Amino acid sequence: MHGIKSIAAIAGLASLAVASPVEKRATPGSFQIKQVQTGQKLAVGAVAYQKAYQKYNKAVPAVVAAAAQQGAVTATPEQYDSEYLCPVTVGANTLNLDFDTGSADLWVFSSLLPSSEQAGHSIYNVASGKKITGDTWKISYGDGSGAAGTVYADKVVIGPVTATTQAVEAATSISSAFQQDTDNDGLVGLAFSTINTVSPKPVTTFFDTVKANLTSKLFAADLKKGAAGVYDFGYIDTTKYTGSIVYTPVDSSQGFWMFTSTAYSIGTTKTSASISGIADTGTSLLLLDASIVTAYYKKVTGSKNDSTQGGYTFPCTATLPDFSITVGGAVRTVPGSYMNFAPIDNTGKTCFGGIQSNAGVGFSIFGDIFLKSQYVIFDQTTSSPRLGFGQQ
Ligand SMILES: CNCc1ccc(Oc2cccnc2)o1
Repeated sequence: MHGIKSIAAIAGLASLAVASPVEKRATPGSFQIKQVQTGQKLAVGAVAYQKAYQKYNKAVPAVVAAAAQQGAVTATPEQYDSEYLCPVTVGANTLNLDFDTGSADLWVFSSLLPSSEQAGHSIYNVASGKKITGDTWKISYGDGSGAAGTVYADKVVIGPVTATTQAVEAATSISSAFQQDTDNDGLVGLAFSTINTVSPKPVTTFFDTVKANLTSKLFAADLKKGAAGVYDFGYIDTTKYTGSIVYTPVDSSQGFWMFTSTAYSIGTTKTSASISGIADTGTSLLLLDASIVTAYYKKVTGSKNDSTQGGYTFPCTATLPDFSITVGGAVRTVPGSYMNFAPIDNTGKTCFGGIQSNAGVGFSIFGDIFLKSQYVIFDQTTSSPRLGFGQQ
């Protein structure tokens, strides 16, 4: 768990590690999930049918298991919602991994690391995998953290969704930030496989590996403020949002879930502006153009852009305005109460803002501060990817 250290360091920026666009390669070997007819009702029935077998500890018939390829996995926040960790079975081990829609590598702490760097973590024992000779990987994230290693083919299970042969990137070296972050045993990249860092050829993300066998080719993030949420794979849980889902096209040319909003509101004051940004579950904060950030904190008494803290701070008792964007013609709102990210020290007097500048990034980053206010659907059901936002 994080102690109070530089909050800005915890908050992190989106992964800026991009590979040159290359043709996608199938993951090594094949996996045994059979194609099923799409159709929500079939899956709901199959899931109920599967549960009946599981209740009496009987083997689930393959066709039932395949039809049930959908389901939820719990996402538990670290302190201050700095990241969200989900249990994932990799080979014979279960690890707590950070699902990151801002990068495309599934990498894990492994038995190849020096034992001192394994301390405090669940690790993947590569003995269960098949080494992919010649493949290596190396990734660095916007917050300066990073990792590198080699690649194995092994089984990966997330909720009830199984990839029997997934490329698992086993770490042989990790940065100090990851060594210290003992809740985090690695990442599941859920951006587009074009930015996977495996060399000489990128491998597919977990989602790309399994999507053809999901009831619907999508996953959804239901992250929460200060509470465990879920990632749904293969279906939309219509109980997770109010009103309707609004969809917007995604430009995946940089490998991210990038979209454009046409206006923003601070409190009830609306301003037309074209904001291009990425939906990034691996970034804690909401990073926007400096002009918007300055305008936001003008409405916060006692706020200041404090270079010693790395960004805008304010009294922890401050009242914070709501922040909304207009996307797909609909307004989606982050309540002001979500905008207090964390105290800067143990006195709890001064707090670090959830909205900060995107200076140096080149686009905006709709990280957890924004995403936890929505049910977010990462949709590849058609050849044009899209994002869906349901207000919570
Ligand atoms: C807190 N630094 C270690 C760490 C945990 C998760 C990640 O990965 C990141 C960081 C920033 C943006 N996207 C993914 O780094």
